[in-house]
Amino acid sequence: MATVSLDGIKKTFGKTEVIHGIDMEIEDGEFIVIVGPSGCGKSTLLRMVAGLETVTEGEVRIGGARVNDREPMERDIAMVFQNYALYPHMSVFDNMAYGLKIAGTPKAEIAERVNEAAALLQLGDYLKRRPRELSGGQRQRVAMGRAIVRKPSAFLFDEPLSNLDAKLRVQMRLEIKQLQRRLGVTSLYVTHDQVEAMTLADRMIVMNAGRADQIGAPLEVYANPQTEFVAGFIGSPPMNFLPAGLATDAPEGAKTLGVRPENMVLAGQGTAATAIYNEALGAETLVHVDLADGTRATVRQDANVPLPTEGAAVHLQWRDTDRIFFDTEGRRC
Ligand SMILES: Nc1ncnc2c1ncn2[C@@H]1O[C@H](COP(=O)(O)OP(=O)(O)OP(=O)(O)O)[C@@H](O)[C@H]1O
Repeated sequence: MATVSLDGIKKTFGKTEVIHGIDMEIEDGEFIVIVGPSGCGKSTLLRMVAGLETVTEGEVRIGGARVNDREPMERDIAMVFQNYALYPHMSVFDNMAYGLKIAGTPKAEIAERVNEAAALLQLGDYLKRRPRELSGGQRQRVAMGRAIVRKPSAFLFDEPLSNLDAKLRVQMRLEIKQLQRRLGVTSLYVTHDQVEAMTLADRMIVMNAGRADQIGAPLEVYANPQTEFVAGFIGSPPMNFLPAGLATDAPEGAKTLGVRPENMVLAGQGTAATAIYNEALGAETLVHVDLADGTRATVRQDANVPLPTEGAAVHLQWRDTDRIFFDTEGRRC
C-alpha cells in the first residue's frame, strides 16, 4: 500500500496540451475516482500514473518515490481495464497466475495467492474455465483477481464496468467497493458515470477539459460545487441554472442562480413558469417547467405530491439557503 502524489502534472500530445496541471495527494488506502465527460483527460491522467503514457511536465510519486522514468512493471501497481484484457486461451487460474509467473514467484506461493483471491471473488469453482465460458461479471472478477494476486501498492481502474449491463454494473460496483475496503489498497478509478463516482469515491476529482475543477468527498462536491460545470455534471437530473436576476439580492457579478431539483417546489406564488411535462419515475416525479424567458427547470417531488396539468401556469419556490450563484466564467460567487 502506498500514497500517490500528483505534482503539477501536464500532458502534451504533439503541440496540444490536454492536461493542464493537476495536483493531488492521495492517501494510503484512499479510493479516488477521476470523473468527467468524454475527452476531459481522465484516462490520460491514469495512464501517466500507470506509466503507459509519459509525463510531459510534473512529477508522479508512488510511496514517496518519483516514478516518472519507471516502466509500468516497476511501479508496483495493478491495472484493471474495461475490456478485461484476459488471455482467451488460458484458464482462469492461469490468467490470474500469469503476472506472478513472469515475476518468478515460486509455484506454491502462486497457487496460494490465486486460491486466496479466487475465494475472495467467489471464483473458486471456475478456475479451470476459459474466459469465454464465463459471464461478463465473472470475467471482470478474474481481471480483479489478476490485480489482487500481485499485492500491488495501488490499483488503477479504467472504466472497468462499462461493458456490463446496468444491473450488473450496480452489483459489481458494490463488490469493488467492498473489496477495496477489505484490502485497503490505494485505488484510482476512472469513470464518466457520476453515480459510480458518487458511490465509490472517498474523494473524487471532477475533471473538465484537462483541469481538476474540484477535488473533494462526493457529498461535499454535491452540496458545494465550486463551478457551474461541476454543479451540472454531478447530480442527476443536474442542478437547475436560472438567471441570477431572479434574486433581488444576487451578489455582484452573479450571472447564474443554481438550485438542485429536489430543493425546488411548486407553490401558490413565486417565480412564474409553465408546466411542460411530468416524468413519473415511481417513487418520485420530475416536473419539467419553462420560465417566461424559456429557461427549462426541473422540480423533483415525491410521487404522492399532486402534479400540475401540462401547460398549466405554476410558481416555483426555493429557500435562499439552497441556492448558489455563479459568475460569467462559471465560477462560484
Ligand atoms: N495518443 C494520443 N494522441 C493524441 N491525442 C490524444 C491521445 N490520447 C488522448 N488524446 C487526446 O487527449 C484528450 C484526453 O483524452 P482521454 O482519453 O484522456 O479522455 P477521457 O476523459 O479518458 O475520455 P473517454 O471517457 O472518452 O475515454 C482527448 O482530446 C484525446 O483526443
